[in-house]
Amino acid sequence: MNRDELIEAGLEAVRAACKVCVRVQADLVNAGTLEKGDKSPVTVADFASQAVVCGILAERCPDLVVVGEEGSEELRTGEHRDLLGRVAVHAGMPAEEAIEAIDRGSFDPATAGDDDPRKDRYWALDPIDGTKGFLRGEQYAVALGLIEGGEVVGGVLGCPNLAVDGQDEPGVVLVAVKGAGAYRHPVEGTDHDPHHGRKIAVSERSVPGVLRVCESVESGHTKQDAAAEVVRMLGVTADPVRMDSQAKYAAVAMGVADAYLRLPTRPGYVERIWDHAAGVAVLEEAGGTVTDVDGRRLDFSKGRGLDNNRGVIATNGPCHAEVVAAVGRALG
Ligand SMILES: Nc1ncnc2c1ncn2[C@@H]1O[C@H](COP(=O)(O)OS(=O)(=O)O)[C@@H](OP(=O)(O)O)[C@H]1O
Ligand SMILES: [Mg+2]
Ligand SMILES: [Mg+2]
Ligand SMILES: [Mg+2]
Repeated sequence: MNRDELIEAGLEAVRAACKVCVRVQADLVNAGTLEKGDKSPVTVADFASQAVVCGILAERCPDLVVVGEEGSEELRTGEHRDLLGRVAVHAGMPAEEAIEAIDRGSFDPATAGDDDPRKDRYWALDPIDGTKGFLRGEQYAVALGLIEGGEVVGGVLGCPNLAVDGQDEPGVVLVAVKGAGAYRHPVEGTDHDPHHGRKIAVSERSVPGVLRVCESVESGHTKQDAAAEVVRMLGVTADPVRMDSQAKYAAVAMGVADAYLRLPTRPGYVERIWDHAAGVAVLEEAGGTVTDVDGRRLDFSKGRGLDNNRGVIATNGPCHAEVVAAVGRALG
């Protein structure tokens, strides 16, 4: 299968998973459990989303394996029968099938043998990125990246709660194939041709003082005080806008933000490839630039983690060098 065909399958899979997530999130709101900090409903959605994406990809492109965030270990123990049952209902498949689909996501390129052909091309999947945002009823993303020869060559980024100009209802799926641009599609829809959407592009802002910067809601995921210093150095008066998940990449890719800062909170934290692959694909094809805090390209060839990088800086491009320099000064 060529890249276009793979991304077409990916769009179908991410759309199906987004619909599952929307339903679970609506149930949470109705049940009033959102604020209780109860992680189990989120777990249901994470597992169901991974089962749906992996199930569709197994049918459409059986040769490709998936590097997914979730695994079925927890579901296979007897004490979680109830959880497994709910996952199966939401995924719309028998329990055994859901487990099998989820475990298609357990591939680890770093431990596969040198001559294992599955290492050449695989998916990176975050079935729900921004689980905390999902719990709060705010932003989250279903993120699927395509990696070939250790490089991101395409991606699908579903953001069911992201408001989009000119659209009455929130929700968008951004799609990119390397070299062919980035497009936005509605979450609903049956035409999965990646190029049939509306072309998206980053902003052209380069004057530092007017940059619109975004960052994680969770202070454990990014050094918010350092980011506040960065925007001050750039001459921006507003603090960074906080937003959960890879919806931040989407905001920069669609030109409604200019930079996304993810500054390491502690030495040694290794970013996961599924937290960035889809976002990087979409943003780069929309004209943007992504590096780590030291200005290095993200290295997706190391397995499940971005072992050679620390933090992430994603921008529209024109402001990148200036933002990287300010981050360097703020981190000391
Ligand atoms: N210490 C640390 N540093 C950086 N990143 C971390 C850290 N711990 C977790 N994670 C990952 O953050 C992912 C969520 O991304 P965001 O911070 O953008 O969203 S949110 O504010 O948590 O909603 C989140 O992805 P999900 O688990 O899919 O939600 C984690 O993989
Ligand atoms: Mg994530
Ligand atoms: Mg996740
Ligand atoms: Mg997680």
